[in-house]
Amino acid sequence: EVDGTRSSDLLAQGSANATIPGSECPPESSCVRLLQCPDIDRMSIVRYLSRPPHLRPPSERRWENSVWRRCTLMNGEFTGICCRKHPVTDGDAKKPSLLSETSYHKQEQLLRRAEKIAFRELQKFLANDSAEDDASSNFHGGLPFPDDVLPAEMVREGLQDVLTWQALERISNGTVVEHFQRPKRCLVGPACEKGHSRYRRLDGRCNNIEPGGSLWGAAGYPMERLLPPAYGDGIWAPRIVAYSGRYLPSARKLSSTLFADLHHPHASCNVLFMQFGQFLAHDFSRNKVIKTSAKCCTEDGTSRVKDAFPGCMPIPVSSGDDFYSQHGVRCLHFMRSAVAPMRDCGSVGHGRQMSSVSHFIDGSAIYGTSDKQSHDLRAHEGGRLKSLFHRRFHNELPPLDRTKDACDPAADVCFLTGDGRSNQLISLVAVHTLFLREHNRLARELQKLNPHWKDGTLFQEARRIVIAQLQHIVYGEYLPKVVGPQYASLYRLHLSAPGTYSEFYHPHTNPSVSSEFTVAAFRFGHSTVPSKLDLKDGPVVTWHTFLNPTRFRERTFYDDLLSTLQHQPMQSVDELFSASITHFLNVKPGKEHGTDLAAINIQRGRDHAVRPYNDYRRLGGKPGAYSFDDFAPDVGPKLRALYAHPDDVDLYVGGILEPPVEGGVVGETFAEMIADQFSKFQRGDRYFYSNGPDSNPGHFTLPQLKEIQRMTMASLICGNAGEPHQMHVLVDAFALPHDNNRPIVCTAPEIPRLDLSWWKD
Ligand code: HEM
Ligand SMILES: [Ca+2]
Repeated sequence: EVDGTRSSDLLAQGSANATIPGSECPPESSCVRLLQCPDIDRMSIVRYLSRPPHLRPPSERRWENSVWRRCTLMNGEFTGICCRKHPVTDGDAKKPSLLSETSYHKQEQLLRRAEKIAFRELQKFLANDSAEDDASSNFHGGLPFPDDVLPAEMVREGLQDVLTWQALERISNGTVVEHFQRPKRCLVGPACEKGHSRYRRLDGRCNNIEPGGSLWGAAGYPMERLLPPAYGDGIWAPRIVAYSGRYLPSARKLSSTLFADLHHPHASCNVLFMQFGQFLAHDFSRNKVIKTSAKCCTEDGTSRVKDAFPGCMPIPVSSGDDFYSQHGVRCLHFMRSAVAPMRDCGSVGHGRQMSSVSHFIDGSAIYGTSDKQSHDLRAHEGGRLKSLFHRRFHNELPPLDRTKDACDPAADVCFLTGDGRSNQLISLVAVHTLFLREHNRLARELQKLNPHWKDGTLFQEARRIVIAQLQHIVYGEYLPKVVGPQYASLYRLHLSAPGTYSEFYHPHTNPSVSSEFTVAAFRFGHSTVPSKLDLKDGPVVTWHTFLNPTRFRERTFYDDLLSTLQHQPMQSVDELFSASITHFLNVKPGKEHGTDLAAINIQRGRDHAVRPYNDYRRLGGKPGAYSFDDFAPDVGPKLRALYAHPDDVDLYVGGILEPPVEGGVVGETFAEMIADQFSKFQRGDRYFYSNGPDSNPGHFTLPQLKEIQRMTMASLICGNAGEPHQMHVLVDAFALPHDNNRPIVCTAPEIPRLDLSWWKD
């Protein structure tokens, strides 16, 4: 192993000699972090940085100042790169065409042959496919949830495309794939009305109306990449081989060796912070898997199914496993994420996973992502959403979901919301209930003020205010606690001043989530899940509440739970994970074990061919680990025993093991990736609540905006409490109580309330 001097890396944080004096950015470019420059070959920089400084090729050293012109951010504390403000549009097929080497006719022939091979491969599996309804069942495969948005044909087409690509590579001995263009199947976005729609669409389309941008961030649109994927075959084979050529360690082996279940409460954040994070995660991302009902492991879990469905990638469990061995389990189910059909001309020939919910922070977990879903959720009266309403209890809850297997068979009730995952955890149902109540509360108030408004207007106006409050809470209260003040300023994740419009919108910013962000960085939350919820009448083991929200029928349960969530500390982000999620995730009826979410996260990273941890450290301008000694002293030796080389460490593993940044809960690599993504959610959203009339066709008036900017999580909780005279709230609702954050009664004047009179026509 080579010992590099870590501090002298290019783009290193805080390094005094990182900038050449007088080298600030040329006109038409601005200084940004490397992750935010779409126009540059980030991978070549990362590759260069992966060599210790004295081994970097001199021929490439000249790039350091010409191609990658460095600049400083935050008074020299961080280094950035000069990036063109208006990037040259990508995908303009500047790649060399195959036509120069092979005739067009030959190219067509090869393609047709490859398509046939792929089709046969696929048929083989479809023939074995049971007629079982795929849109059901949390329990057959154990995971994940039914999905209603992306049609099965699209998934099949995506699968067929990658299989074709793989066949093409085989029959042309790998010479073709990189340059192959298939223009006849370009994915064409819908024509969007130029800027006139006052309300955002449910599916997220037409948020961007620039040419080629109408599908950015839309449900079903492929995820972006911070770095190119590390597919085993460059196309879709998962990343399973280590730097040394040997297999990477099993994801379960990593989870069981590195992660333990110990109590490590966070010093300042409460469980509501954890719970809000999951709710938010479900708003912006949902990995569509290829098939929900297929089985990858035998029923008894002792082995993998032979000739299983092509997306099966079960996780091997060793016979000496410290938990699963006692149940004889040697195989944990895992189905790969679906990939988008390759109709996107700009896309290269490799799998791109898709999100089946809109990527924007737009309340899609409340309202659904399709017209059909939203239609089913709406009351079609007074702009309200359907609900269960107990007048005596003053207890409004989401409507019941009667779909078979939507919850645990033991559950007496199960709720229907805009997102199929809402019954996962009892406290997640609470956050859904909160937003449902807020929507209906607003719709009722607006109706009183404007009796002439019809159902549709009331619905859309209430929705617009709910989304605005959600975004305001995310950027004002939640995110700064996740990434800490330094990364929040580095990525300019600020709010606009009260009563003033922001002009965050930047039409060249693609708001879509990246694979790396959804499969690794934002799953930091899994480490924050507590083993028990300290309910008023005694603690309950977390996994006992999975897919079973029955207790919501109790009169004061909702109020009591919200109080618990605020007073109980969440767990810290570290190598500790509750057994509720590493042993008992989605226990099937009659079984004494579930599955391991930490292992799934690692496996999901390999399924998406996310690159190893070190590459993302370098992308974030931090030195990579050249040796296992560069990791913390307690984890270095363990990692050495598991991985052959520091460049093999999975992103999720490396990221979760980093100590938290100052004032935040995650380590620097995840902080950088999360800050980057939320900056894109903000800059790439034309409808961002504080954007003014210059960009936002659904902007608020200045007095309305000022009202929304006063709102807090505490306001929402109090505005929707069952018993506001008895309910107490913390003004800083995501923080534990302390001297300056004492519980106060909801009716107290300190709790801001939304003055809707500004919405009177
Ligand atoms: C008890 C609490 C939780 C449970 C049981 C849970 C469970 C799950 C499951 C089963 C998946 C799908 C895994 C896969 O197949 O790849 C998932 C995905 C995810 N979770 Fe959690 N989760 C919890 C809390 C959280 C929290 C607190 C956060 C963030 C703060 C979070 C963020 C995510 C993200 C970003 C994904 C990826 C979503 C996607 O794109 O599909 N989760 N979680
Ligand atoms: Ca969304």
